[in-house]
Amino acid sequence: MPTPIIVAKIEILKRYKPIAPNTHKGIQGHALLIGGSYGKIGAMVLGSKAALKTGCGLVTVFVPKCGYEILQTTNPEVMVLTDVQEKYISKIEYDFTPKAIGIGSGMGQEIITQNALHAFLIANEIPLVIDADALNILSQNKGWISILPTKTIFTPHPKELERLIGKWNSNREKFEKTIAFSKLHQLIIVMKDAPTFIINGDTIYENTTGNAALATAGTGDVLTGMITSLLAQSYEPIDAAILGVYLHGLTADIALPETGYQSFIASDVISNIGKAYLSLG
Ligand SMILES: NC(=O)C1=CN([C@@H]2O[C@H](COP(=O)(O)OP(=O)(O)OC[C@H]3O[C@@H](n4cnc5c(N)ncnc54)[C@H](OP(=O)(O)O)[C@@H]3O)[C@@H](O)[C@H]2O)[C@@H](O)CC1
Ligand SMILES: Nc1ncnc2c1ncn2[C@@H]1O[C@H](COP(=O)(O)OP(=O)(O)O)[C@@H](O)[C@H]1O
Ligand SMILES: [Mg+2]
Repeated sequence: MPTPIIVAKIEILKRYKPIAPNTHKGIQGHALLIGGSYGKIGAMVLGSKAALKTGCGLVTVFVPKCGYEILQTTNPEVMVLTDVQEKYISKIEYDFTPKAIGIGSGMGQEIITQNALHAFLIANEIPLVIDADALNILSQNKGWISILPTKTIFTPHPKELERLIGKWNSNREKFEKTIAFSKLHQLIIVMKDAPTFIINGDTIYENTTGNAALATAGTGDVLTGMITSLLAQSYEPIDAAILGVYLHGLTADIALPETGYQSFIASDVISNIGKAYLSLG
């Protein structure tokens, strides 16, 4: 197994691009987040707010109709497009060209949603982050993985990873299988765990930020918004994954003295992204 590259501040500063004084929201990039279903619109509320707070200029969400008022009320900075269906996504349509797309958080796995994902993947050429139910749907339809743009970023937690690559009998086998999967499909795999590893073919990165405060609902949905935002800001996919995971963990390290482990929630990741950036200098 290759020795992991340790991702500490020095590795991040090689990749981090400070904001140009004369930038504008168009230059900062437009992220599209697709997902949500009845009862899980919160995943999109969290992801879209995280995307804005990570610095892209514009964020649009595509959600089932039941998400419209929720998003417009909770996140007035976010633009909202809705599916024709009330409770789940059935046909993904939008009339602009986003710089990056994140798909899957809270999306559910209805058959009609699976078909909508397939049609979307066939038509799409824009850099992608794939999370949660979009990963689960791909696990059940492995042939669709070959349609993805190269360097698409997958963000599985351990169970989602197992659904994709099958069971492993040792830590070593987990890495071997994930590396083989990454190479076969030319994907970047964010192996979310404690700590999180990022696999890019034979190269393994080990993140150094984060703590058990992150073991709470919605922190993965937030991470998807953050990485999609960085992709929309023209970071290379591997840099978006590395920087996104680092900043996400850093928010929990910064917040811990005030929140403790138990009271930290996904919204606290979002409210500490600013301090995480400031700590980069
Ligand atoms: N507010 C909202 O709208 C929210 C919406 N959400 C949305 O809900 C959808 C379902 O997502 P999900 O991850 O809860 O379900 P699923 O894929 O079945 O995984 C659970 C299984 O995985 C395992 N497991 C997980 N982590 C592990 C770890 N670190 N290490 C080891 N095992 C781990 C866990 O194990 P066990 O509990 O058995 O120990 C269990 O078996 C998805 O669309 C998501 O975006 C959520 O984000 C919540 C907030
Ligand atoms: N004990 C822990 N230490 C560090 N990070 C953790 C810990 N538990 C969870 N995390 C992080 O929290 C996030 C959880 O993601 P996920 O399971 O997809 O949550 P959700 O789907 O509820 O949003 C991942 O980034 C994971 O690495
Ligand atoms: Mg998740």
